Amino acid sequence: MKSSAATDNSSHHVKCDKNNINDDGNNSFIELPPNSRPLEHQIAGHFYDQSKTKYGLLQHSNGDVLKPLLNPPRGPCEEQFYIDVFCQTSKSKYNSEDLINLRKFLPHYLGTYKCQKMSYIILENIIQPFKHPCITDIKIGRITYDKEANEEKIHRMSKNSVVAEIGFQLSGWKIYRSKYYEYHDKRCVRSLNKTDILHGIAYFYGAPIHLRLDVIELVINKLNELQDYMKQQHTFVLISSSLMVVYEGDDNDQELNKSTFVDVRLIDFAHVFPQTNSNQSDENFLFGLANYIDYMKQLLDKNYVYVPIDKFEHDNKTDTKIYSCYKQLLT
Ligand SMILES: Nc1ncnc2c1ncn2[C@@H]1O[C@H](COP(=O)(O)OP(=O)(O)OP(=O)(O)O)[C@@H](O)[C@H]1O
Ligand SMILES: O=P(O)(O)O[C@@H]1[C@H](O)[C@H](O)[C@@H](OP(=O)(O)O)[C@H](OP(=O)(O)O)[C@H]1O
Repeated sequence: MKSSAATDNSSHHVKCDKNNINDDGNNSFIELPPNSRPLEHQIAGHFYDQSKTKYGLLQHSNGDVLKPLLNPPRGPCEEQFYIDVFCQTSKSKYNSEDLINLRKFLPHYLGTYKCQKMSYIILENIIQPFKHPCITDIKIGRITYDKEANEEKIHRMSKNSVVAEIGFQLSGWKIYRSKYYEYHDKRCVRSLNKTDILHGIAYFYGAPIHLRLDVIELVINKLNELQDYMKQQHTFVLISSSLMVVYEGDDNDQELNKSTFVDVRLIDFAHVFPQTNSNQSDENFLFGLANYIDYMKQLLDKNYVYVPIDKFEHDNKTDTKIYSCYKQLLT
């Protein structure tokens, strides 16, 4: 296991004590653990000091991601799934070969870290190897609530008819554009209709300036591998998990090795459940994944023409954070 927050002097590596999970939703400032700061280039999810609980993803000074273990059953479910995949305990309810084969699609789990009242899972930071990462988060599945969700949540999570039709939702992206980073959050990208989603995806892959067909091809290859894996595993279902796609935004960099300038991983395992029918794959996930791949393939078609999206052309406020869209100038 590589060096991590769990092994330096300012922290201690302990198994999560579920009684210590803090999700009291108060408004007080949450102290950061030593040598940590809010996660750089975070796209979606709980943001430090902004989410309801005030907890959010962090990064240790060595780069590792610290993800707070929020309210049970979600936090413990995610921690247990990472332990099942990376630590191979005999107690896992899932097929061990399937778990081992899943490893290459996930950020590495580096341990659990407890600081004050909070526990964090420590994860490999998948954007760390990139100089100018372009990052997107795509939540996969038509159904993104689990069997424990109440009526209100089911209603809220079923409102988006586009998701029901295509089985995935864009949760935002950050794009490197030489002099600045452009950020569009979920409020912005989820307002796209079914046609605009195609051009939205093109926008993430560099349109209108330079549609990165090389990147698109590599991402499709990686997604095909994930699809093959998910078709043959029949032990678990992933609800509300996301794909994180990262590519190097500076394509003038001669040192870049083609095979390492793209990364695709699965993240967010707060809702993983055993597959009830042992002969079935995770159809909810596979449907969304197949559609995202199809959208990407349309971009490779020589007849594809990018149609500008007004929202992206006009909505970008310069250097203003906590906005649907902003440009962050690089100095
Ligand atoms: N291993 C990682 N390396 C780098 N960035 C990461 C990693 N894991 C998560 N992120 C960033 O953090 C964001 C949120 O991650 P994640 O979905 O796990 O959080 P969450 O708070 O559980 O989200 P949600 O509220 O949707 O359940 C991602 O969109 C991504 O930008
Ligand atoms: O992506 P979105 O649209 O922001 O939707 C949220 C996302 O699915 C979170 O994973 C979920 O938290 P949990 O994983 O903790 O269920 C949250 O549920 P919540 O509103 O009940 O917190 C949803 O609102």
